[in-house]
Amino acid sequence: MSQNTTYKIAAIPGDGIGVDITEAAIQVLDTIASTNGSFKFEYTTFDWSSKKYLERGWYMQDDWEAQLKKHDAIYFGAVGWPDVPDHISLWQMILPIRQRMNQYVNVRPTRILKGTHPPLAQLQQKPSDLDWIIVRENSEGEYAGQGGTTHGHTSHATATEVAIFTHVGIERIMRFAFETAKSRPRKKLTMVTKSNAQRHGMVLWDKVFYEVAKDYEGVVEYDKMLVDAMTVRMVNKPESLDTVVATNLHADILSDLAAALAGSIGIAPSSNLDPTRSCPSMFEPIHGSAPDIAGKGIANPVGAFWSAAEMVRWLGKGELDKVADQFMQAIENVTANKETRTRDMAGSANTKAVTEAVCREIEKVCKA
Ligand SMILES: NC(=O)c1ccc[n+]([C@@H]2O[C@H](COP(=O)([O-])OP(=O)(O)OC[C@H]3O[C@@H](n4cnc5c(N)ncnc54)[C@H](O)[C@@H]3O)[C@@H](O)[C@H]2O)c1
Ligand SMILES: O=C(O)C[C@@H](O)C(=O)O
Ligand SMILES: [K+]
Ligand SMILES: [Mn+2]
Repeated sequence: MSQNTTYKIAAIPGDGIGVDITEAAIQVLDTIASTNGSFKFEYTTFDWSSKKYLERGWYMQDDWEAQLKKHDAIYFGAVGWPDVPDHISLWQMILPIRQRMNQYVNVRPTRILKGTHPPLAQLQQKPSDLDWIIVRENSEGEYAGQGGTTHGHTSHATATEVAIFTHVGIERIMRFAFETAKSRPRKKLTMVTKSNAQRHGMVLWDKVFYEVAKDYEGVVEYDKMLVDAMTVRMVNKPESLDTVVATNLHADILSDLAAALAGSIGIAPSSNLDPTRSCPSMFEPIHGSAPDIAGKGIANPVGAFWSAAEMVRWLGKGELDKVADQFMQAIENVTANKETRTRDMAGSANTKAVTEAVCREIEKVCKA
């Protein structure tokens, strides 16, 4: 990496606490860049939101793809607001971005950060028992968008929601998951399915998994779980899991459960990746716009910061791993201290105080 590399970031704060946490993420990203000195960020902020949609009738301009492609990465807050049906907001912003930017992988790590209080006694005793990466299929499956409604206004209303599974789509996510498992110390992958009740798409899902597994025989240990039993295993035997691969919907649900087991939905990060790097990848906390706490300045920015750290790692292509690790260290130094935790983590600090504490820690950690 040359000195003074500039990374162009498309910032999309969106709705509710998405706005607060994006602002906080930009503040810490700028702090890490100026402290390090070898790179900087240049942002284009897009005012795409539900509020603007109600005023203008659109979420994103017609040329949104071209606009986003001018950037090295996308930083996203959250979309969705009670005034707009959730399927409209999701399908006019986040889902088209994931699909059209070829972000077919969504990586959702979970571990118990220092000082946090997981609800399970086992994890309170031994936090290291939960250290997972959920690899979410991010382009098809239950989120393919196929289906329709007829006779909508009658008692004969009929609606279909068709899940689409393609060999190509399954194979690429399975390969990514095996590579992720292989890169981790335990080299262990659990595939989640529902091929007992769903006898077509999920059966293909399993078949392709076992085909890809042949290339990792003796390298990655792997097993299969039905999704219902998986929820039980996550709670009762968290230490038995490491890397997990699941469909778009299953992984959406399991990652919220994982976040809760790790102490709060406000901590959990995600990376929507185009592994081919032909389009910008997108980084966002897994939580939504949280209308119940929006505008109060109390949202936990930790999931947003962790996502930002993963963005630094991705942009650096191996050359900023140390910086991303320092960023994570700074975040954990802050979660370790009750004074600088938000309410969802049994503290009383607000978003601003946590953000400033992380900036101070970044300066300390990077200069140490
Ligand atoms: N990727 C996204 O943009 C995304 C993700 C999830 C939900 N949504 C949308 O967000 C809206 C609200 O959805 P929801 O209520 O189901 O989920 P949510 O994640 O917004 O909120 C669920 C609960 O968790 C709390 N919470 C979430 N993030 C928090 C944080 N950072 N700090 C402290 N508390 C936090 C909220 O206050 C709420 O009680 C809906 O419109 C939904 O469609 C968008
Ligand atoms: O269903 C989705 O993908 C939206 C949201 O719940 C998420 O997890 O990003
Ligand atoms: K989000
Ligand atoms: Mn979700």
